[in-house]
Amino acid sequence: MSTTADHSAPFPADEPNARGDQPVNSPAEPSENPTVPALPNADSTEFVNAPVNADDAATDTAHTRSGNVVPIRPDTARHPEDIPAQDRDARRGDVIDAADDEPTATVPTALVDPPAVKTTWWETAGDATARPLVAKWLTSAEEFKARAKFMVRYAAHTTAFHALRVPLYVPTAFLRSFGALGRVIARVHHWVYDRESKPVRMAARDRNDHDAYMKLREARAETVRKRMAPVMVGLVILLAIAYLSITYIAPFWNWTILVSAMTLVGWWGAPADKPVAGRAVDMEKTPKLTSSTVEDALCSLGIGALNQAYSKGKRVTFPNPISRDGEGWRADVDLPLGVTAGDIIAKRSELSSALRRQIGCVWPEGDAKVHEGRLVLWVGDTDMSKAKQKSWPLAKPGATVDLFKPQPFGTDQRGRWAEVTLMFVSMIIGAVPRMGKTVSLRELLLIAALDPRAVLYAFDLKGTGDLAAIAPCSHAYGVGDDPEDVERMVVEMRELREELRRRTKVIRALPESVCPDNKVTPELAARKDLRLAPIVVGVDECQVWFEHKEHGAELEEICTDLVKRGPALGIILILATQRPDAKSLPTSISANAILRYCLKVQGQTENDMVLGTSQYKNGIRATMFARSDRGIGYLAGEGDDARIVRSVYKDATDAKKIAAGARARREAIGNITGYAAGEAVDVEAARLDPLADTIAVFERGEDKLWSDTLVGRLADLRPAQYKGWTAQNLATALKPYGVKPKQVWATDPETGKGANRNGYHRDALTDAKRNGK
Ligand SMILES: Nc1ncnc2c1ncn2[C@@H]1O[C@H](COP(=O)(O)OP(=O)(O)OP(=O)(O)O)[C@@H](O)[C@H]1O
Repeated sequence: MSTTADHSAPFPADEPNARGDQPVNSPAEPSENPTVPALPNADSTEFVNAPVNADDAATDTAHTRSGNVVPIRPDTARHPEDIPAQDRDARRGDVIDAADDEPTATVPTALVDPPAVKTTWWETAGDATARPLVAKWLTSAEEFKARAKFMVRYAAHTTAFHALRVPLYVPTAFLRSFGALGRVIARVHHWVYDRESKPVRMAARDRNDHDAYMKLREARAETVRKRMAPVMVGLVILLAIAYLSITYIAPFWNWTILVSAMTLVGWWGAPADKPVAGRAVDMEKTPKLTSSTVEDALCSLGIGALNQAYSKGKRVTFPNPISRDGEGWRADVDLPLGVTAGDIIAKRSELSSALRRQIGCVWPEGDAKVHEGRLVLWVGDTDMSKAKQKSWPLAKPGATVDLFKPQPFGTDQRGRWAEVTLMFVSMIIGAVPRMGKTVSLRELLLIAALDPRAVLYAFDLKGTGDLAAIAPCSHAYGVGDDPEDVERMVVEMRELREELRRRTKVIRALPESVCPDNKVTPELAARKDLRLAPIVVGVDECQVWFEHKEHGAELEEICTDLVKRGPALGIILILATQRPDAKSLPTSISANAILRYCLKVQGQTENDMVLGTSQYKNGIRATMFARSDRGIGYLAGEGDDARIVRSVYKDATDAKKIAAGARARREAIGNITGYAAGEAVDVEAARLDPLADTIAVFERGEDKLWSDTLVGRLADLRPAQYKGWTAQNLATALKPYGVKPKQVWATDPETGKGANRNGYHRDALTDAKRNGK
């Protein structure tokens, strides 16, 4: 078969066809060439089963129409009808006459779409997700308790409110009963005398329609007769009751009954807009979230791909019904093709405006586990940052913590507790300034302080004393970024590294039956002889450390070691920074952190730096938080998915109270050490380098010296530090470097006699220095 391109028909190249495809002949239109047969149906297996040819790309030919070159890409078409007619013919091996009469190659092409296979009911049902049998709040003890508590509080308040007003309600209702009674009598009167039909009768009279008028009168007289009977019976019964009451019941009870009856009439008969009892609670019901509200809101965001899809009739779909979820509504939305959840998340404030809710109520999230276009929109009844948070269980007097178990850290949008397990993790907290990093870090240190075994290191490099509340429980506490402050912290961190090394040896030495996983267990932490209690190190504004000219590299090295090896050995490092970039938070540290808490950040880089690689792409975007979302961030690393969590805000006063309780419990078990016990860090001693100094006092040509000679020379070198040192002091000072005194032959300068005494070989000392022991 062959088809000839139409040279005569004017067909501008840039005019799209109905589907917006390139301007080509509509496949539905019959070709002008009578030899062209009707096109096969889109579902035809003739296309589907066409042979695959490696030269398919050759069909991507440009055909000239009216002087314009029209690019055609049949190889990218998804459906047969998307392919221009001439290409379909080409696929079947037909020759297309090019506009310039050049011969066109016959190029058979295969379609890529598989044949449409109808899924069976069974397959569809097999893929279905079962909806919960019972409502979520019935299966969650926490939610059930919250609802039950609310109901009890509501009932108690309502009862008290109305009980207080009873003395007002009774006379009001009684007085209003006369009006109510009058209204009842008027209604009965209207009913009995058929007032309803009066306009019709009057109209018949005005029209002088005698027949109709007379018929209507008769009908009305009949109705009145019928209706009068029960009323009369009722009246007689009422009179009989009144008579019997007056005759047989004491006047007091008669009056009581009458007043009560009148009060009830007044109560029930009060106009709807003016009830006797006022409202006990004012409930502002937030409007329901409906599919049309969501659709309208999404379409108003100005997202090109979304609006384009709508203009083509492709809309968002809702895979699950919009339902109540906690204190808000949840809508699962499948966005049109090409639109990602991230596009919506980036426009959270516009979305909140479109939904007519406060920004703190609107929480769009992605669900990358389904696909990039799945949006989970949760719209709360109240602003998360302003909603009253449940009281923190750990703030209760007497609360204790086991760091091996999950502890409440914050609440999610639905008001449920989000927990963190601090044992075996290291953590980073990042955000722009004033978003709640320090408050969160202080909370985590409070949690650690409430475990009486835990040893705390709290370093506040901002220098404002935000962590002062923790100091009474801290083994090490540092505040400020002055050189001497940082130097003291370095000494303490070196000490910690030594502790890390000691712990590795302890764990290594333990038999498999006691320590099968080569990590600290609750049983091992409880053993005093092993000294493996959890150590929690909190550093606020850690960038000050890592950017420090003198000590930055060393601190980075220690922290990297702690982040990598610390968790298994019971050392937990928590770093908070307001500048999460590679310089402020080295990648060797950030990449190895397990728990991550990211409050508002400015961009994708900071987001992924704190939350982990690709999180921004996966729709976990802390960039969406508003400035007002203080203390609200994404918590990742606890559980499978990152969650939006609002930390617990305890101001300095509350934090001090909690820490005082924690200290009392520490005192009870005798775990007050270091700073908390009033011990000072000996920075001067730490500054000493006895190895270097010992090497320095060897004179040219001397390769071995007695210890006594060495301590004498050391005292001359630094009297403040070495005066009074004995050979034993020197041996102790050099022991950590792995150098031990040996018998060396030397001559006494005073007597000139040679002898073998304890001393050191220069080579042994320089070797130890070189090996950095
Ligand atoms: N969980 C929270 N709930 C409510 N408000 C909070 C919460 N956390 C922090 N805030 C508010 O945010 C303020 C700033 O908190 P914080 O000092 O922790 O911020 P920061 O990020 O550490 O600031 P900086 O970068 O200056 O150190 C607090 O004073 C408090 O008012």
